[in-house]
Amino acid sequence: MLDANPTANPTNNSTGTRPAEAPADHPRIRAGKVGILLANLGTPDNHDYWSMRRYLNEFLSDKRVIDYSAWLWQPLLQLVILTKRPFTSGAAYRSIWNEEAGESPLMTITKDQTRALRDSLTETYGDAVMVDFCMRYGNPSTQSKVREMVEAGCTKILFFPLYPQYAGATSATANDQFFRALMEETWQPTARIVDPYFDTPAYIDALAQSIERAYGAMENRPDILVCSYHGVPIRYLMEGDPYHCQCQKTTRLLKERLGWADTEITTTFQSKFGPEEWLQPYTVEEVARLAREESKKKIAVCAPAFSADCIETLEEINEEIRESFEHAGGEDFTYIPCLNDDPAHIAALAGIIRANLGGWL
Ligand SMILES: C=CC1=C(C)c2cc3[nH]c(cc4nc(cc5[nH]c(cc1n2)c(C)c5CCC(=O)O)C(CCC(=O)O)=C4C)c(C)c3C=C
Ligand SMILES: [Fe+2]
Ligand SMILES: [Fe+2]
Repeated sequence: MLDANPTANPTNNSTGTRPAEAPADHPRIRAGKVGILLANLGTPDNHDYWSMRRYLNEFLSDKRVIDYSAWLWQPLLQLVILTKRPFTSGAAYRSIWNEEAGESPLMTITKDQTRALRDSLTETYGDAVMVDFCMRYGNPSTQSKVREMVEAGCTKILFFPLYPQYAGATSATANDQFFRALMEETWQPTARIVDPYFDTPAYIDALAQSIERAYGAMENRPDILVCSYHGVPIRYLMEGDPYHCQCQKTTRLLKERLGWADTEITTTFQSKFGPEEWLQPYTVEEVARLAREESKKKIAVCAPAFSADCIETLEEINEEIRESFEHAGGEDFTYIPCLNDDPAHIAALAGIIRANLGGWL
């Protein structure tokens, strides 16, 4: 009989036990730890052509992101898009790269968030929990991190995609990859997935506090706050993806929490890719339209769909979209950073994790 009680056995170690009466080569019985695996989108290992091409190829070959038939899409992707975009996107990454750490800001911030959550959760649960992160595309891969957790004795894994709003192109594909990783495991850990959290009061509160802080530091109050969300094709909404509704609701909850009028805040969508119509209004056009209005010369922009600053916020919003606003006659543009490792954000995420661990610890 196998002895699954790790504390009752002299051969106990941090990753598991071996029954006292079992032969020396008997597989270890796992320690019964709980793994908490944070997941974000992923980022290139470097900004050179081949690193960019590898990353974009994996990302843009994902059917959850671009759902065209592979027969039509792959020749276009391989022969046209992946010959040009690695150069343009590589240059954009170079402009925001964390040279000191040799990695992209998304990677640095995800590591910071993981450290802060590990500190918070091990304070409560000790070494009964293991906290780490993985990426959907590139490194560290979801599969490698699931493997590490299982090896370290995790019999349960809570998987947490760090996207406040659900989208097939983000949350669902992260979950798909997690389930693919579980398929590889002989002794599969029990798994839970954290829900989207756009309407969790602590998340809305953390967002509101970051905006109040930014507004408090400005000499003149902005005329309007633009909440710019990453876009998706409008067709995805028509096919049932709730992302658009969850973005609209995020802005509404934020407005209510701030106690603002409808005219002080608006929702837009950025990062359009390809010829299809995407969710609108497009941020880049909307900020130019606002700049042409006499009463909207001063704006602030925040990005509530991103749990961490990345190329889409630091380069696209703070460089391209700022330029569009200023070029159209706008006078004052403030980018309000993502929540990153802000203590209120970490406390909100830790609260969500604790609620999802119910009955496990
Ligand atoms: C082509 C289709 C794309 C869809 C649909 C899409 C949805 C989507 N993406 C995010 C979050 C992020 N996207 C990031 C980068 C990025 N996104 C696309 C394309 C689509 N995204 C591309 C091609 C890229 C790479 C950069 C570029 O070449 O423009 C990132 C940043 C990664 C980083 O390293 O900094 C994030 C985060 C969301 C939330 C979303 C839909 C809800
Ligand atoms: Fe994207
Ligand atoms: Fe972009």
